[in-house]
Amino acid sequence: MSASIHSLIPAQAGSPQAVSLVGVTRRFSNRTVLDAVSLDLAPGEFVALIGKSGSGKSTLLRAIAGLDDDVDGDGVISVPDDRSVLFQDSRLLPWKTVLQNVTFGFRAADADKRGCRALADVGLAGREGDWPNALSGGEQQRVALARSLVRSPHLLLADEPFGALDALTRLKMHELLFQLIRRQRPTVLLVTHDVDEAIKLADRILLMENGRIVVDRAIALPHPRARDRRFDDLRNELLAALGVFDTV
Ligand SMILES: Nc1ncnc2c1ncn2[C@@H]1O[C@H](COP(=O)(O)OP(=O)(O)OP(=O)(O)O)[C@@H](O)[C@H]1O
Repeated sequence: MSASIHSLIPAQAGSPQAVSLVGVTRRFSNRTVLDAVSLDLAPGEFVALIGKSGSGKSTLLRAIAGLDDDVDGDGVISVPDDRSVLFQDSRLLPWKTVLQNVTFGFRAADADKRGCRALADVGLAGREGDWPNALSGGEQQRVALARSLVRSPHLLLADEPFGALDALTRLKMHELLFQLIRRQRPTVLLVTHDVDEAIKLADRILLMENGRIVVDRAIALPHPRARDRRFDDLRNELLAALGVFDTV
């Protein structure tokens, strides 16, 4: 059976869950990439999804985003209509200015004003009229972040959004993302390879293996999270679950 739109239903108004998945399975040819995943995300929860390469993280995110028409699938996914997706590459339209990229398809009467405010929030005030190719990689990713947040979505899906950035820019982007989502409080699902990034930011960490969620761990550490003993214990626990310490 093909993944059809009826498997993706709007979240019920007033539902205690922002996102709900029941028995979500996805197959490429005959290979099962998501194996009957069931999962609930609470409104405003920041959830990081980690796992080895090929474990199914992006497939899960794409299923929740409603972007997986080309795979076979079953199950029911309930999501808010107003969701934004942030990818590793900024996917800006090169023939539109920075501001036009942020407000593209945004029909609010005050779209330009909100676009300018979103750009100021990501530190790009004054760059509204620039073309994307005049911006650095980090700046382009900040425009993409502004575009994701300008509509104040209830759900932000982010797939390795800072994976292509250098370490310093990446750290700054973590801070920025964290500040902005604290203000807007969307539910966030962040796919990352970086265990430190996950522990630093998330309320909850999911670890995928072979298309299943095998660890679901609440992170109760206070913010801002420093590399203390509790951080390191958790880090070691997750790295062990990822098999990083296994001999090869
Ligand atoms: N379009 C496709 N056609 C066939 N197989 C695919 C396709 N997209 C993904 N897959 C397969 O599905 C499996 C899971 O891929 P997915 O991208 O979800 O993994 P991931 O955990 O996000 O990996 P990574 O961390 O490397 O991005 C992989 O084995 C991949 O080869």
